[in-house]
Amino acid sequence: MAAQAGPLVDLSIDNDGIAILTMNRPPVNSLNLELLEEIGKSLDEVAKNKTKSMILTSSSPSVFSAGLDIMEMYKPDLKRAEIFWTTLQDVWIKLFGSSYITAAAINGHAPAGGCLLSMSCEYRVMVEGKYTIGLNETALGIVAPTWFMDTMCHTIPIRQAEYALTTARMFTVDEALQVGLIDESASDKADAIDKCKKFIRKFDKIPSLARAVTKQKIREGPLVRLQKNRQQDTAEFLGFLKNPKIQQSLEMYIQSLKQKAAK
Ligand SMILES: CCCCC/C=C\C/C=C\C/C=C/C(=O)SCCNC(=O)CCNC(=O)[C@H](O)C(C)(C)COP(=O)(O)OP(=O)(O)OC[C@H]1O[C@@H](n2cnc3c(N)ncnc32)[C@H](O)[C@@H]1OP(=O)(O)O
Repeated sequence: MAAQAGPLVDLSIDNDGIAILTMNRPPVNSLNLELLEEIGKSLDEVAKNKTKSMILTSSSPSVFSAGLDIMEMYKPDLKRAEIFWTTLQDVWIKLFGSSYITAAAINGHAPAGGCLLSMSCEYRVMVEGKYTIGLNETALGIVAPTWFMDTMCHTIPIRQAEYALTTARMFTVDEALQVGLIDESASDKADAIDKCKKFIRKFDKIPSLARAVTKQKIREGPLVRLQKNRQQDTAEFLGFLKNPKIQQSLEMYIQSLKQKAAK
């Protein structure tokens, strides 16, 4: 992978007071420990500055996020893997449980952890093209953690979520729109951001405390479930990394990605 040029995230506030958080880890915004730490810090900053809303997007022209960095899971240093996992849990708790308004401008592919980040927002607009979105963990021989599944069940009907999770379904933009995995499609990134802003403006006349408490109450179940089971969730992740069969599946998957990239 190429050396990182520039900061891993960019956080800016536009003229309307909306925070734009842009992931910037070329080539595919795979979520390694350092990127997750930077996303977490940015979410803290948005919360601390009492910014009314945030749009999550990517600097890549074709990938929102490729999900978790597989190299964090392949033959890992277990201490780092533990910090990696708890940082991912923190990011999800901060984003899914945020009081401010959140929207994702999905300007490219969003598999697995990329799909999770977008589903943790309240509204999703995806750029039209040959991009796909979904939780594909079972195709890698791994099981999406319960809170990934909970987030999907919070987004699309449970029957559709079960079918998508068990079959590792990657949805095209049209399919995602039909099932409600995304709310709107857009012609390009600027259009996606405009549509996210239009969603955010719907709350101009809604008292912000009532909105925030309602959001947090409706999201309470999945949040409490992870908060109560954090240690067990981390232990399961570490146990999974120690399993030779899983390591073998990951090795094969990395090879297939590298072969595809070399073509
Ligand atoms: C019962 C209890 C069980 C408990 C289990 C506990 C936990 C489960 C664990 C975790 C859940 C996992 C979640 C995840 O997010 S796993 C990651 C899944 N992601 C993917 O499968 C996506 C893979 N990538 C792609 O499909 C494509 O790259 C893309 C995103 C569609 C983009 O395609 P594009 O053609 O633009 O790029 P390339 O494919 O050429 O890739 C360029 C370059 O990046 C490398 N790369 C791609 N994705 C990743 C990744 N996720 N991690 C690390 N590296 C990645 C790719 O290999 C290329 O590298 P190269 O060096 O060859 O340039």
